[in-house]
Amino acid sequence: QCHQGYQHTGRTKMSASKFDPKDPNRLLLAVPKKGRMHAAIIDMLNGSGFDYKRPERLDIAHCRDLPVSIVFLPAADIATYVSDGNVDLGITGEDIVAESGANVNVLMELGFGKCRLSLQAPKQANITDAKQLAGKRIVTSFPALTEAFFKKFETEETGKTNIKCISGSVEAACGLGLADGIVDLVETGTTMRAAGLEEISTVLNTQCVLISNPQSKHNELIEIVRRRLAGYLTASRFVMITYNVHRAALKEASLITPGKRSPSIVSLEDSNWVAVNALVEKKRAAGVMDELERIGATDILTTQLHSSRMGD
Ligand SMILES: Nc1ncnc2c1ncn2[C@@H]1O[C@H](COP(=O)(O)OP(=O)(O)OP(=O)(O)O)[C@@H](O)[C@H]1O
Ligand SMILES: O=P(O)(O)OC[C@H]1O[C@H](OP(=O)(O)OP(=O)(O)O)[C@H](O)[C@@H]1O
Repeated sequence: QCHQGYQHTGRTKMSASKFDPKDPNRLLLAVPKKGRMHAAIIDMLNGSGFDYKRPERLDIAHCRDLPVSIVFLPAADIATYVSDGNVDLGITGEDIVAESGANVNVLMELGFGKCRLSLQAPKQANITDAKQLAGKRIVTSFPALTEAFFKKFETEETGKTNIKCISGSVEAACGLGLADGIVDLVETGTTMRAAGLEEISTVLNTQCVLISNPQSKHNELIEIVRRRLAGYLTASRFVMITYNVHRAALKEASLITPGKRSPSIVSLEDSNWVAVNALVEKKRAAGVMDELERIGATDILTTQLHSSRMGD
């Protein structure tokens, strides 16, 4: 792993910006340059309105609307870059933060990149408890977390667990006779099952997080970035529902769509009717529409939100 400071070249050609790309005081935000989290993070940055263009083959892009530069780095190194102060902010997995032991502030869970780090063993070994693997051979890409996990099960009798670190294809280790168990990430479980393994215990649940260097001098900008991302994430979780309802059913309607704080109610020409606007969680929207129809609401529409600022 490379832990050296990031050299800000400022050589990138960009279109007009009110912020100087050569300014060494720009906030640096590190994001994975490829891999599983990359696409979701890029969608989030674009959806949050970060105005940047990554020049082909360059690993830095300067935002035009904020004194922020986005640095594209391997996901596994981001926590260390942030804790060492080479960059101010980073987006990576909680598993990577925990494994690196990095001293960073976790500012926000991002709700994607969800999976779990699990202890797995061959199905035919019939292992039912993690204790049974203490002192045995474990292969993983997460040696620090694995060591901490097994510490609590080790006794004089079991001795120290033999933990071997490899960088990929961990699931093949038991089949090759190299391990009695593995500690690896599981999302759908497809890889685990295909390798004839079963889950014995969860070591850590993980998702993408926004992290910051506790000593960064960019506190105000960090808060601007955090709020932009939070606004986008909230907007992508909710839809705006709009409908007309008879005043007699308004109380019931307000219980169905209480909104985040309260629904907005607008009078209509026909004084017996009102128009209602409220935020509804996307995953509940269809059910809410059914309920509103049932109480006689009409003209029920949902509208997608692009971004938001709603407070915490
Ligand atoms: N199903 C998954 N399997 C592995 N990692 C996942 C999964 N879902 C989310 N992640 C997150 O992605 C991180 C791995 O990303 P990373 O970019 O290092 O590797 P990758 O996606 O396997 O890509 P590559 O192997 O090409 O580098 C994990 O540490 C975890 O936080
Ligand atoms: O539960 P699933 O949905 O099958 O996903 C989990 C698998 O994905 C990752 O491997 P990846 O494909 O990134 O390759 P790697 O073995 O090189 O890390 C991880 O290490 C698991 O093996």
